[in-house]
Amino acid sequence: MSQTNATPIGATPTDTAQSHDAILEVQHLRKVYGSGPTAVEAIGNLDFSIRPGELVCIVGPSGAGKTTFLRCVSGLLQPTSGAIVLEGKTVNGPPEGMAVVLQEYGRSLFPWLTVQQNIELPLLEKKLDKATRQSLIAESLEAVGLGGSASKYPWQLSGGMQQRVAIARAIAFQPHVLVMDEPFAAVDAQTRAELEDLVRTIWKTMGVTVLFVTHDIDESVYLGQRVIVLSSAPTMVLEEVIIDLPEVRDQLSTRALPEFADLRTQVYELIQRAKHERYSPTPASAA
Ligand SMILES: Nc1ncnc2c1ncn2[C@@H]1O[C@H](COP(=O)(O)OP(=O)(O)OP(=O)(O)O)[C@@H](O)[C@H]1O
Repeated sequence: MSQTNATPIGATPTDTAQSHDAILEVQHLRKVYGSGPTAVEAIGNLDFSIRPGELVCIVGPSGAGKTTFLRCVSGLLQPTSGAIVLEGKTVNGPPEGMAVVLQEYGRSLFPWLTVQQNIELPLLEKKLDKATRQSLIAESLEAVGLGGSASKYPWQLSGGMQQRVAIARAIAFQPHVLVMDEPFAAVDAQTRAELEDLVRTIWKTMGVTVLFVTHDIDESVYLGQRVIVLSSAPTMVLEEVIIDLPEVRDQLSTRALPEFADLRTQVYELIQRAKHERYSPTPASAA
């Protein structure tokens, strides 16, 4: 186990990113649901940042507050205190420079629209001309390996293909930050491996910043440049692990590396610690 990869937040490259060239800053984020004695403090104090072009994975125990955090990041939920800052602007609603891919592709694609129409929908809001929209749709479908599926309906496609459409829709939007919320939790293992490789390919070819939330420890190590491990709710950053695996990754050879096993063990142990350790957050009623 390589302990040198585990670096408590506050004394890491993240610190530099926060003060210099962060694209996404999570600044002392706190979220309390409700008030009084029944209040639930989901996020205690989240504080980290992401540099442009990074691929960062977030893992944490069940109920850690990942969904709450992503709802704040995507502007769907107002934090109790603290802020999300994207490209220097505080997020107060769905930000222009961000696209989100959710786990439930079945609910995120409109079944009465074709693949092409599903991808086009967010582009209409951007007021792009038809030729630009058509070329973005064609390029994004090619990028996810669905070049011939533009006129199909989502229900004519497998689950993995539907998730590819959701990814195509996200990248056609040309986001600066791509947020993925457990996007492969509902697909089979083989499809999941293919989609993981697709994410890395898109990340490398498009240069987009990716924030990838997952329950899957192996997935976080395989995909990320660093893995941020969250504590149990009320969430804070427990630790972050730098993934210093070779840039070119392969499902067989990368996962067979001893370094991969070390990193997986390290993240696993952190999550076990997160489940069993108690933190002393601010009382929710003080919100
Ligand atoms: N709308 C809400 N009202 C009150 N409490 C909530 C609400 N949404 C979430 N919570 C609570 O906030 C905490 C964090 O929940 P959240 O769903 O964000 O965690 P999660 O990490 O996404 O969970 P999982 O890994 O199981 O999907 C939990 O204690 C949950 O019960």
